[in-house]
Amino acid sequence: MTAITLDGVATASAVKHELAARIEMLKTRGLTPGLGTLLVGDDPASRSYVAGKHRDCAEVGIESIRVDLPASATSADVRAAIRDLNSAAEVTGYIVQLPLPAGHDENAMLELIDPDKDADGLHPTNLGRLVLGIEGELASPLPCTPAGIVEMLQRYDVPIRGQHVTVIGRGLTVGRPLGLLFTRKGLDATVTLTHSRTQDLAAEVRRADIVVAAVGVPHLVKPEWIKPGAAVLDVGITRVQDEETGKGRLTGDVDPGVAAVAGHLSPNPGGVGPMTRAMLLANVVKAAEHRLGA
Ligand SMILES: Nc1nc(=O)c2c([nH]1)NC[C@@H]1CN(c3ccc(C(=O)N[C@@H](CCC(=O)O)C(=O)O)cc3)C=[N+]21
Repeated sequence: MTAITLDGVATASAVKHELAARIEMLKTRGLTPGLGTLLVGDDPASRSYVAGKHRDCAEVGIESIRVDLPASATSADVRAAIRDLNSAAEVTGYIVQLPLPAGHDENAMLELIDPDKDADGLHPTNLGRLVLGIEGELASPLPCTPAGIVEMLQRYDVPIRGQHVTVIGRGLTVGRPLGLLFTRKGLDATVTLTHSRTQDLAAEVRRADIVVAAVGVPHLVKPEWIKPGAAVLDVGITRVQDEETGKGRLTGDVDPGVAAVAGHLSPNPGGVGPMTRAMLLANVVKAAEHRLGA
């Protein structure tokens, strides 16, 4: 047996295709959605992620507005840039690229984002709405990686209701909000949220119908840990040096041997990453529709 690949590139492409039609509709109604990005410093990975977001915007017809500050920017500079993005009319949603360079208080900066323009769903008001389980008119933008994971499972008809999900990692952008999302009414999964102090990680993974690995430890998740047929989503990514070629390459949290045991497996790269970016676009479109009272 070999796992069905959860193809993030193809699935994100389908999502983007659907969004493009909604963006056309918004434009005919007089509103062009615009995504802003705020990048501080010159971390190469962050630069490349931000560049990807601008490419995605161009692909679907969203305007994009790029604000880059040097590594020497002070917290006052970052606050000023956030205030400008809050008031810029052409920016209907934006993100502050994380991590910020050392010395900046990330939570304090996230809190300054106008919750109605929070394309990442990481403002405390929006995280609070996720906890409250508010839907419909006041629904919050969902954090992009958790939303992308659920969207991908649904599009592949992987059952979620009543299933046991083990999430590895409790970070702000993936693990913690994902636990909240999966246990919401309507999704109704049972979640075990594990982290670096979890005593017997293998045992927690073994009981899972769905495993999400988001820690950034290369090949942490072993084939022996996986219940046969489980869906495994590989989210964490680490840049490692290839021993033979000396070149840098990307390695996920899941051991390749897992493909022989799992029912579904998202590759990394090519899995959840592209879905994360598609969900960012979806948040921008939803916020613009909301603004027009759609
Ligand atoms: N405010 C904020 N929001 C974020 O959503 C956010 C962030 N900060 N900081 C960093 C993480 C990371 N992240 C990724 C998104 C897409 C890929 C992605 O598309 N990756 C490609 C590979 C890209 C490559 O080659 O590097 C793939 O998985 O196939 C990766 C990583 C969003 N993040």
